[in-house]
Amino acid sequence: MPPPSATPHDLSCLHLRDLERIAADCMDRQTRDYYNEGADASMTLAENHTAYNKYRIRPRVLRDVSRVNPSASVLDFTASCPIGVAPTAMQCLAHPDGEIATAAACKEAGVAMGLSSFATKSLEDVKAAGGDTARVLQLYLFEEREESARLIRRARKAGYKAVFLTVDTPVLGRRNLEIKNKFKLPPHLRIANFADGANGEGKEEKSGDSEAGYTEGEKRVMPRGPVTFHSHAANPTLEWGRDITWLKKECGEDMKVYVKGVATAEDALLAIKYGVDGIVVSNHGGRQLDGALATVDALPEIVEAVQKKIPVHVDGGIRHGTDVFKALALGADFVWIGRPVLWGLAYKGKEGVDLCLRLISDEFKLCMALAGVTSVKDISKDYLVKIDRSGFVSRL
Ligand SMILES: Cc1cc2nc3c(=O)[nH]c(=O)nc-3n(C[C@H](O)[C@H](O)[C@H](O)COP(=O)(O)O)c2cc1C
Ligand SMILES: CCCCCCC(=O)C(=O)O
Repeated sequence: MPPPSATPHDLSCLHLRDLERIAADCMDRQTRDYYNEGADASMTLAENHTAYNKYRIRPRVLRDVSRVNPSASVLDFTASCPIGVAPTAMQCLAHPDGEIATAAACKEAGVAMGLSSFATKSLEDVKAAGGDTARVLQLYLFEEREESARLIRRARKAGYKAVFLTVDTPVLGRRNLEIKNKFKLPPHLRIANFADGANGEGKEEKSGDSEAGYTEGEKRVMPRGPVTFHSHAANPTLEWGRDITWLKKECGEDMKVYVKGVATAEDALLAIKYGVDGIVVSNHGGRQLDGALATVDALPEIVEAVQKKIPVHVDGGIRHGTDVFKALALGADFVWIGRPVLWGLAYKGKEGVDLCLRLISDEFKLCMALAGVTSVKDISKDYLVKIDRSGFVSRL
């Protein structure tokens, strides 16, 4: 791989913050608010990003960085960089091509993609567009267990390699703008991987329509509209023993089971005890429990508890290649980004996602070179210091 260039290509958009600003003008208010807001006072949303400022990089010099290799292994796949696209719901709100555009951009960039249960494109079509990079189906485990089982069967058949069970949504967080805007999925869109509810609002599916994915006669239980799907997804009954055991059995040998939304060492240890294959340290991008610890602050205790027994991923507030470097230096094996991809999609569909992925992966490569690291596996806490409120700098 040639040395990274310090000069990105689209001069109107040199940073993900530019992309955020440009994208804001490309979305209607309902979509912008739904994508960008956090829960309650958005304290955790803000801290997810600002917490990275507590860390600074200790660059090493004279190390021949003429060849930097940013590739990383994730879920038995060699990705072009240790940055994946986190599952985010309803991408067709941003652009008509929605998750298909995201998947196509991921395929081109060699970047792993997670698909939300609440995607607006079928998981089969997304897999076809994303190829090997479309590896993860995010799952909400519904009280109607057969509905989840059906989704898992489809994902296995389509070739997804992992399920990320979201565990930070036993109930829905309070999103004030969603409430204020009376957020609704517009009538031309549908939550594609569930057939429309018995309310009959959905389009009729032709037999063989890959968006359907259902056999004749299967019951349709996914209602339309955010209130109904939110309440459908929030499952307060979930618990470690019964539900993880059930999920592992459904996923069988073909698909790994990760839990997404772990924020403490105690739960990381339970994840290991119940045999999950990996965890994603996440607070749902600050959209659930406001006042929860920023994910980069939760990461060290989890890394310490896990002792490399299973992979530890992290998401939340990652907006620059240096954030990626810091998360890896703190012990994360892989990171995921959520909103920036939605901004790219809103800006220019696939091209916008291309831009988003290029910006952050170029920044990461540049950071590796300037820090004196040529391989992702060599990034360690030796490359970081922490600065406390009074400006005191300490080694980790
Ligand atoms: C608009 C939006 C929709 C989301 N939808 C889902 C979802 O369907 N399932 C899920 O597990 N997480 C969902 N998330 C959370 C993301 O997977 C991820 O944890 C979060 O966006 C990471 O934070 P970031 O946006 O600051 O990068 C969503 C986040 C956003 C912003
Ligand atoms: C019970 C949570 C449902 C949320 C669905 C989409 C999502 O994860 C998000 O908006 O955030």
